[in-house]
Amino acid sequence: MATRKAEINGKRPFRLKEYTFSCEDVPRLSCTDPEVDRLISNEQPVVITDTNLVSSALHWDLDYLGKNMGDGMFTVYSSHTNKFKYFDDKKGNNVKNFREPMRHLDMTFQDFAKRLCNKKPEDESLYMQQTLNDSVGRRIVVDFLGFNWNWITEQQKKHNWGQLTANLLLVGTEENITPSHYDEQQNFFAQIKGKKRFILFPPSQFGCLYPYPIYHPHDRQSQVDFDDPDFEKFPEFKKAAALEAVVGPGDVLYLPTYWWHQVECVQGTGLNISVTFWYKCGPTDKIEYPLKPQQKVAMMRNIEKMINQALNDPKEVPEFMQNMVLGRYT
Ligand SMILES: O=C(O)C(=O)C[C@H](CCCc1ccccc1)C(=O)O
Ligand SMILES: [Zn+2]
Repeated sequence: MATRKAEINGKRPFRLKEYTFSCEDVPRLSCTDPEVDRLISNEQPVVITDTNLVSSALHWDLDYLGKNMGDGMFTVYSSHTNKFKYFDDKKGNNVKNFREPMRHLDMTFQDFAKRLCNKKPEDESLYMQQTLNDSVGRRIVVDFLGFNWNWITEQQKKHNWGQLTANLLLVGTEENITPSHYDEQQNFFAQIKGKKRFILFPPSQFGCLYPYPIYHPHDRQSQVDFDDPDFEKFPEFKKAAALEAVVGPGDVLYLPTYWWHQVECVQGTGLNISVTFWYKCGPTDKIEYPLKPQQKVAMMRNIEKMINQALNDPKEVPEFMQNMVLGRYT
């Protein structure tokens, strides 16, 4: 596998996987730079430094979390590969012989920490992905309250976002990869330990990334395997051009809604801990033309949902969609 040396501010070099598409860097700016507001207003990704958003958690490690996360059960995914391809199990029976690409386990944080420490190279990879809730111990609550809520709430208001919906705690090991997908919320992604590389594509490249059908368990995920792209089946993927961001402890990536992203725990940077801050999008007060790519993706999703409801049978959807476009719009 081809890799290339990379580094942040001249720090210890680490290796990044190389892909078939080009990668330009996402801007990396201090939160005091007015350019940050402009980029967020324009729904462009930016790595923001010096926010102190999660400074109160930069001491988190496996031992501290093991001692303070309480004895609640947490969601952990286990995968035979290093890829953790999200699936919506409520849609599992829409697709015949769908096989779940990873197992959903529930365990205490102590169990998770023990498995990570005793993990041998041939063992399955593990990835904890758990919404922070009130089951955690007191010290974690104190750290959580210590997040820079002033700064992030100011952003939420300034950009007219909706409510905070979730803080997802992500704890994984290097090489864990979340394959390319998009979410429908605004996201301030805070890195606490280790480094993560984001490969981003704007919503305007929807046509290059071939998401699964909306009724598929992998809705919102790209069908293209970045490690071995099938250019016969997905010819437009040749035109995909990515942005790239590597975030380390204390960095915050603004990840705009509908932007495609693949997330890789960077090899050689050890245990990886992140916290997401997902916000509902703001209301669209009045429609302006030309429509934004995000709005077109939202429109396509609404039309797909309507067709699925009206046909009331996933097996009828492909023919219906083809009858609509083949030889008429193609
Ligand atoms: O913050 C984001 O949006 C990411 O994709 C971060 C990603 C894990 C996300 C897991 C997930 C994927 C799809 C739906 C709900 C949850 C990582 O860091 O590996
Ligand atoms: Zn995501």
